[in-house]
Amino acid sequence: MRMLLIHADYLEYEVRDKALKNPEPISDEQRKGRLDEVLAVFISVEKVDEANPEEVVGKAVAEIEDVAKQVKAERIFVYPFAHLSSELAKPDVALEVLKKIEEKLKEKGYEVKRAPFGYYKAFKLSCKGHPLAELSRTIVPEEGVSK
Ligand SMILES: Nc1ncnc2c1ncn2[C@@H]1O[C@H](CO)[C@@H](NC(=O)[C@@H](N)CO)[C@H]1O
Repeated sequence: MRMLLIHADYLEYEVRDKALKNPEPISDEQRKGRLDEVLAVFISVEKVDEANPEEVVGKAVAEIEDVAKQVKAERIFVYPFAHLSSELAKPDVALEVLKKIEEKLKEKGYEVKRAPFGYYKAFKLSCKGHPLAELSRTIVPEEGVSK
């Protein structure tokens, strides 16, 4: 899994066209979204993650929480982003992983939004520009560790 983490004044998106034949079903309300004072996390779920999705969810949540604490962000935007890797996981696995990350971050008390999966989206992002405002993380399941 590849993550790009941007500490931002805001992130807003608007759904445009389908980018998959069967994108995630969404309500009219989900066609637009915005969070202010947010840690935006752009995530590419990778093929290697299919070996142990639960493990990479746990590691991703730990990394995201670590950065959120460092930048003192209480809001997190989980953003599916297929452009950080050339070895993408299948969409059904990727969506489940992203939903689990959203769920676990909410359980930890963060205000979380997740951008819709399987669409082209217009977005605006205002990066804060401080030294920890732009970070990336790579997460892989342990080699050969049986579940
Ligand atoms: N392995 C994966 N990891 C993360 N996102 C993934 C994915 N496989 C499919 N998607 C979603 O489907 C759209 C088309 O690839 C993706 N759309 C995007 O990445 C938008 N920024 C438009 O390009 C994304 O919503």
